[in-house]
Amino acid sequence: MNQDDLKALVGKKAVDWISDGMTIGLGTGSTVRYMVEALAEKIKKEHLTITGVVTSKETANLATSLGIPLKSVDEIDYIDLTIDGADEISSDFQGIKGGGAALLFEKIVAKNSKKNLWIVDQSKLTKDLGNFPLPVEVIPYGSEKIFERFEAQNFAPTFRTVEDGTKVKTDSENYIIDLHLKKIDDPFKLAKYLKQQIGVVEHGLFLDTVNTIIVGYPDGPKIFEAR
Ligand SMILES: O=C(CO)[C@H](O)[C@H](O)COP(=O)(O)O
Repeated sequence: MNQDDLKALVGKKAVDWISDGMTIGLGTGSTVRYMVEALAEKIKKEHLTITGVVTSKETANLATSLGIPLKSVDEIDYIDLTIDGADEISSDFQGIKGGGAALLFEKIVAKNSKKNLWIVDQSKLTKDLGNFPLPVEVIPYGSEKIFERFEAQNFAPTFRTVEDGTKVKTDSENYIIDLHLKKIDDPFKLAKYLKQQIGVVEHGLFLDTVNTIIVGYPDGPKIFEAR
């Protein structure tokens, strides 16, 4: 089984957590894509009434194309369950997200959810966070100054770019600066520092957020309860 097979495995498994009448947060990424496709099938087969709340234009386009009814987070009271991917999950269930540049909406949706379920292949599990570059979403104005500040902190920042070198723009028209930290000793301290920087919109540290994780292994999915 390759990594994509493992993503498909957990994506399909995740819809077992969804039942009639629920409002579901729909994450972003290649693993979530499998879940959204499986959800559309389940809705049709079991005649379910489900409302989706998306975390990106990418997922909105996919869900709409599959006929899943959507609402904005501002139109609903709360989200029953959000299912999302992750880039790294530490042994104490903290996470890095934002590899797909959707961290801002992902965090807003996660924070308005009663329960958060992450679906990952086994490669996403690590002892400590930081091997995956930590995404930080910044407004374009003043972003060079923030970049210099991150350099001075030895955060090894890089602007995320597309192939031709232009800076990636998020759904909210912001930039992403990736911090190549290798190992984050104190994610809570770093999160606090980042939130204090003027011009930083959000960062990819998702701390004390996830409740349940489905991990894809070649011999099947395994479920971990975080808290
Ligand atoms: O945080 C994310 C997007 O911003 C994704 O959930 C994360 O990057 C995992 O993606 P994939 O399932 O494609 O590996």
